[in-house]
Amino acid sequence: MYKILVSDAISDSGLKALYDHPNFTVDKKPGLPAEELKIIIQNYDALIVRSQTQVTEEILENANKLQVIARAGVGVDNIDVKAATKKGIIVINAPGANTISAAELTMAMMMSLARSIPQAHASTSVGKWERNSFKGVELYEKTLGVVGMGKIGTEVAMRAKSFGMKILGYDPYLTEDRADSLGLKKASLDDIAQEADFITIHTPLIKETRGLINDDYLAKTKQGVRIINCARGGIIDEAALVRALNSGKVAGAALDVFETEPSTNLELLGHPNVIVTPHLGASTVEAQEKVAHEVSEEIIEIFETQSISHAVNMPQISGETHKKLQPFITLGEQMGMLAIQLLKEAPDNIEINYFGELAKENTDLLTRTMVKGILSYHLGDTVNLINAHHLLKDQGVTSNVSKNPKSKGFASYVELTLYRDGAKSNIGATVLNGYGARIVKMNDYRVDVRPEPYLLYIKHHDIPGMIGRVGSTLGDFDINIGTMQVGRSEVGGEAIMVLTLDKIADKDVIHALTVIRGLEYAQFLELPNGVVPVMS
Ligand SMILES: NC(=O)C1=CN([C@@H]2O[C@H](COP(=O)(O)OP(=O)(O)OC[C@H]3O[C@@H](n4cnc5c(N)ncnc54)[C@H](O)[C@@H]3O)[C@@H](O)[C@H]2O)C=CC1
Ligand SMILES: O=C(O)C(=O)COP(=O)(O)O
Repeated sequence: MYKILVSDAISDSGLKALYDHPNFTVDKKPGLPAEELKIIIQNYDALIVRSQTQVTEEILENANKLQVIARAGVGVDNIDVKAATKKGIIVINAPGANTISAAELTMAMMMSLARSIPQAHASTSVGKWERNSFKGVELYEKTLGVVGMGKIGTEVAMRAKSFGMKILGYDPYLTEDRADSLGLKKASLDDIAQEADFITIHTPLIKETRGLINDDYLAKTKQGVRIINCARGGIIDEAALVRALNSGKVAGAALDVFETEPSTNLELLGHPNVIVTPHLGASTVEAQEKVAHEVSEEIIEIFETQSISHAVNMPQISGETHKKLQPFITLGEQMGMLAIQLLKEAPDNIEINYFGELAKENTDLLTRTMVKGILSYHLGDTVNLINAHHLLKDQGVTSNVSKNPKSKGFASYVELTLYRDGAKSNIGATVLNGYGARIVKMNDYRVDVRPEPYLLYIKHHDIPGMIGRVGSTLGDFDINIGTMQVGRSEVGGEAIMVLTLDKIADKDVIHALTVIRGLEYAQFLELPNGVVPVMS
């Protein structure tokens, strides 16, 4: 008998499959205090949550029986996925099941904002008749900027079009073709700032999107812009938003999500030009039934047949092949992470070439680790080895994998190339017997670099004194160099330098480097799972 704990308010009819199943018992305890959850979690095989339960590393400490955490919804930012993975707990979610509800709430928010409906209701319902206080604006012929053109962003764009709005879409994965077929304009964040009358946010909350809408961005927006956030708190910097509302730069904001929930930021919540809801995007009868039904069915599948379709964190690894691929697995993800950082934008095509011994194996798992490394840059923790291919296709990225059992100088060698509108980046790598993983090619230059956490990539002219000038500039910032590699196309021509550093090189360091004579370009590259150098 498997014991399931439901720790948020989840639809009973959606959970019916679990209630009816002879092998499962379900305990529903919504609103459980963290200290209590931490203790009772040790009795359960699966946990079902919405956004309220914070599944922290501390909570998971005692979760020794727990096999599955099911998020009855999309965002998994309330779950410490890394801690769960570390404990071997599968995290699943229900992507798509609440898309329509979240898109419809966004439309309701946009219309309420345009016509001050909540404020007008509050006034009229206490007997006032303030017709002159609530003059609104039309949506018709206004420009809507949609930041994040995934499932919800796309549904919002489609609905807003039917109101006669002009749509600007921004998403690193939005192509011109897809934008054309949706009847909207592919735009940059800056285009949206300059042209949009309404801006709506539909990205996940990840490193790249935290504080995306901040003082600097709001300074660039149109006077009187209106902003809607039904995605995640923290994407908009709340303090910056209050400042922009007070100055009148932002005419109004409609918020369903907050930096901390429940929010106590009364300056924002009580602002006369702000309308708020308590994270209601997915709170409809239909969405709640669908998310609960999807996760219930999947939990049964996992326990009964070990098959997983929406895991956020579960690598599928098969015995014999896994042994042979094992030394390349972390390296593959690092190659993806480096290639996307070098390309600096989402690819529209990726190419992977395997040579030598590796080419004789089933390399699907390795291909997935590379794709995971690439996509996690924009999609965060939602990408895993299971959903990597699916997400790549979803984002419209084409891929080619080729295999050649002839060796290319190394027993096994793999090369990853990313393309986008004529631009490309590439990484070649191998595992040296006894020495471990090595990056041996970067953007077509031969190098020999250990994939450590902090790397510096420099393009320069092959002139005397360059190494010394780079070294002393880094020294000025108290940055120790681990290793330094130089690769050049021809003597006196274009060259690259790749350094491993003992700490982060921030933008001040990069700026100081780029003023060095003969240095064309410097970029700091980060590999969170890099090989940490042993310090003496
Ligand atoms: N308020 C609520 O109750 C609900 C909120 N949500 C939230 O809405 C958000 C979107 O959900 P879905 O559309 O289902 O996800 P999705 O994964 O289909 O779409 C997210 C999109 O954001 C894009 N993106 C990533 N980084 C970006 C950046 N820096 N700039 C622009 N775009 C970027 C991705 O490429 C992707 O296309 C999530 O944060 C989710 O948690 C979802 C359901 C209900
Ligand atoms: O699915 C999501 O990402 C949501 O934000 C919905 O949250 P909820 O399940 O309503 O707490």
